[in-house]
Amino acid sequence: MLQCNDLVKKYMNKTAVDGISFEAEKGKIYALLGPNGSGKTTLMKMIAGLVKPTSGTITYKGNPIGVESKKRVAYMSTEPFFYNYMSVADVGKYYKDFFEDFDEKRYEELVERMELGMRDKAKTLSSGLAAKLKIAATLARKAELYMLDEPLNGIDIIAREKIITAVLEVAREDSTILISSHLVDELEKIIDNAVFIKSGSIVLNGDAENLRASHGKSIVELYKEIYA
Ligand SMILES: Nc1ncnc2c1ncn2[C@@H]1O[C@H](COP(=O)(O)OP(=O)(O)OP(=O)(O)O)[C@@H](O)[C@H]1O
Repeated sequence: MLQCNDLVKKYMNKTAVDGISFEAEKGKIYALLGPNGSGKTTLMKMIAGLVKPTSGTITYKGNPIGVESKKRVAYMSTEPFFYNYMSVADVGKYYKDFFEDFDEKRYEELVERMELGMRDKAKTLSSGLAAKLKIAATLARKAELYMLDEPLNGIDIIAREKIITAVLEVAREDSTILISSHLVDELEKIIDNAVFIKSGSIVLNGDAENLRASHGKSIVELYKEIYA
């Protein structure tokens, strides 16, 4: 479904992504794991078509990423992407205008589940609630590929469970999900594949179950070993 070949991204003299090749299959959940600055966000932004690779190729369903793939890929960045004056309802309208695959009904359900109010103003939301709003808007799209950059950051444990449940529901619809996070223990339960990134390169990548069996360690233990 998604294929990245020898991707490189250089910013001036900094190499953020250094030769990443990676494939994602339909219906699976992938964790992009790595410490701060390892290149996870840059990789996602290149797949989303927001950052141009210095070299290498990305294909989505056999075609280079572009207008068509952008319609099918829902990317949630770490940066806030709503205007302060917007209410939660306005965010839904804004998304509906932008994305053909935005499902209003699903947005309403997610908003309720995330304990947000349609009339709440974006600027009055706590950072945790604002993070939940981003999740609701992103998952309300009926996309084929979701890329969630640090969706659990700054969110309390109860809300994290809610987000994880919502992600699993989306995954059940045969969507592909890429999640970057430092909160490996939270992700361990739900991921199919783990991709460990270090200094812009993949150092370990595989089916989570196979990795656990072949290394005799949990994904959390592998994370500690790789990045210690
Ligand atoms: N626009 C930019 N200009 C210059 N350097 C950048 C830019 N964006 C990212 N970098 C650098 O590229 C490297 C990879 O950054 P990136 O944000 O992709 O990492 P990350 O794994 O997502 O980190 P984090 O977990 O902190 O979000 C870092 O050293 C970062 O400083």
